Amino acid sequence: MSDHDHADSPSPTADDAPVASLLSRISGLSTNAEPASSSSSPSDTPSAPAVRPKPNTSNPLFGRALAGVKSDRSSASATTSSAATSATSIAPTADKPASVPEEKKETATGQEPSQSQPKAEREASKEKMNDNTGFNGDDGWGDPVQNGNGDKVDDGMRSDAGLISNEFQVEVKLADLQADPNSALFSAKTFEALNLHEDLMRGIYAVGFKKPSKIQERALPLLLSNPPRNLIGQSQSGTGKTAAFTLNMLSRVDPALLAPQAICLAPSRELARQIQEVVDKIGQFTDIKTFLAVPKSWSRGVRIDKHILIGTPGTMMDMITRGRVFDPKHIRVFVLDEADEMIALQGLGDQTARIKRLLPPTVQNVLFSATFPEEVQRFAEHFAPEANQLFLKKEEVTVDAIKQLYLECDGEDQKYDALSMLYDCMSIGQSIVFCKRKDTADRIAGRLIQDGHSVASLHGDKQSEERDDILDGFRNGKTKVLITTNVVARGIDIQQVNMVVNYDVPDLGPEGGFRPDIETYIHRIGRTGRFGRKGCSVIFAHDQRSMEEVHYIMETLGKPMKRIDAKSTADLEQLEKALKFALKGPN
Ligand SMILES: Nc1ncnc2c1ncn2[C@@H]1O[C@H](COP(=O)(O)OP(=O)(O)OP(=O)(O)O)[C@@H](O)[C@H]1O
Repeated sequence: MSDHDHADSPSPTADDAPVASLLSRISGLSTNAEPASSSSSPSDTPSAPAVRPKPNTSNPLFGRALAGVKSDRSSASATTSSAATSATSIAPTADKPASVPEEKKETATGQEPSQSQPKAEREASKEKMNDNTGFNGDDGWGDPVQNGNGDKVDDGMRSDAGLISNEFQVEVKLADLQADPNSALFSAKTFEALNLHEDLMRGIYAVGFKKPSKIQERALPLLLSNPPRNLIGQSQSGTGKTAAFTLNMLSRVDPALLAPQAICLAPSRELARQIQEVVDKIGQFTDIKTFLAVPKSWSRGVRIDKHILIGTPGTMMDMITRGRVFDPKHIRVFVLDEADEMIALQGLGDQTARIKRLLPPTVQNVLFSATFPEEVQRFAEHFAPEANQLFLKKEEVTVDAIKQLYLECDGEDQKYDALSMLYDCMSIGQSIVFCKRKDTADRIAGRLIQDGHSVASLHGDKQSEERDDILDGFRNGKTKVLITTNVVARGIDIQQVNMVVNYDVPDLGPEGGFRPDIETYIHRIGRTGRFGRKGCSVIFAHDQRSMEEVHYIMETLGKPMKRIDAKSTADLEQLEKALKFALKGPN
């Protein structure tokens, strides 16, 4: 693990040897770079690698160049692991999807016949949106940016960027996006067409969802059909994967049976808490109860009879094996959120595999993430055999609404000065600053506070209750800027976050030769730009090595980043102007 300070830090055991060896084969394989020099060190400011990592752009990192559902399996092969679960064992709520909409054959591009608004109407609605702001269209960027190859390209920052300054505009923008077949939020269907139980429909209306997103529309019929089939689903950050697997768990649980029937694992305490909240909200009109399985949440001898358990793998394992506080024999659904991390990392992957072996063989395995490096995909197929698969094409992985910038500064000290200068921008809305190390997070948070700024720091060395309070304070807007490590890099959904700062370039740690960690970068920047909202990300480059790493990220993702020179007042002013445009509008 590079800097993953998870709530649980499980360790491999002898009976997991085959899994461990598989895992060690795939660890650190998320980039196809050449091995870095062995002289790399895990310091805060590592020295430049002797061999610069070379991206292999011909080899897709995030999935086969194959979007859409693999629905071409024979019906014989469909009678696999999960098929043995009889239809009658599924709760009444799960019987509802009996007439799920027929699986659609999808094209290689994953596009479907458009039922979108006519173009003219869409243009008109965009125009209306801009009219609302009275903005003249100057977003602060006058010039094109360079991509990783040094080519000049349009950064898209001066375009028809929809401004999101109030709920009405969000609604307008969302309606527009959900009608656009190229958007990850596109939907040709309605929740009503998915034949969900009426109690769940009430939950969906209560949380304010009007139409399913693309991943929900595609995954839900596959997840809900009987006999249950495994599913591996990839879609961009902030596109509604949580609701997809939540609706499946809630549909498959029998409220009358007072025993755990679904398990959902996540890599951090923070994400597990958030998922529980979503399940509770969507399931509020059902009799289904949830339990949060994180350290100290359970006691030996106190049986757990809640229907859905959401937690981190170490605790879940302890609850089953050491505490014996529930019997896993009734588990029907096993969900892994951030699945690539849950199965690929030595510690978490090991624990996850051990838990899986304790579950009935008929369990439906559901794996979701925004990233699935190719090697992890292969392991995912082993983990969830005969699964329906939804993968993104490489160029679809990042969210276009997140404008990516890099800020060039001179050395470590200037990084802090630049961050301090950015504070006004960061507090326009809310921001998350990601550091590599916990002590860096504490140090810069301390300095910013001393300099009169209001920030909080969060990482895995803090006590659980303190972690909860800090994130709650940030979630409800009490704190505007959160300085943190990778502990909240994945999954955390706070819609008001409109800026992410990568104070340090994420790296793969010693196992990965300290090469840039592309997946973590994608997840970090994905904390902004949630479900159609606009966002900005800034990554700091302060020396030759970090500069090369930033270019490597650009090349690998095929997405340009706008360069900002920390020494140039004009650049910083432009940055502020652009952020205000993108984040708030001109006022
Ligand atoms: N159908 C919908 N209509 C409107 N909003 C939705 C819908 N589905 C999900 N959302 C909202 O979108 C936001 C992002 O959803 P979610 O957290 O599930 O994203 P995700 O795909 O899991 O992202 P990540 O990869 O970062 O974990 C949430 O605030 C959620 O409430």
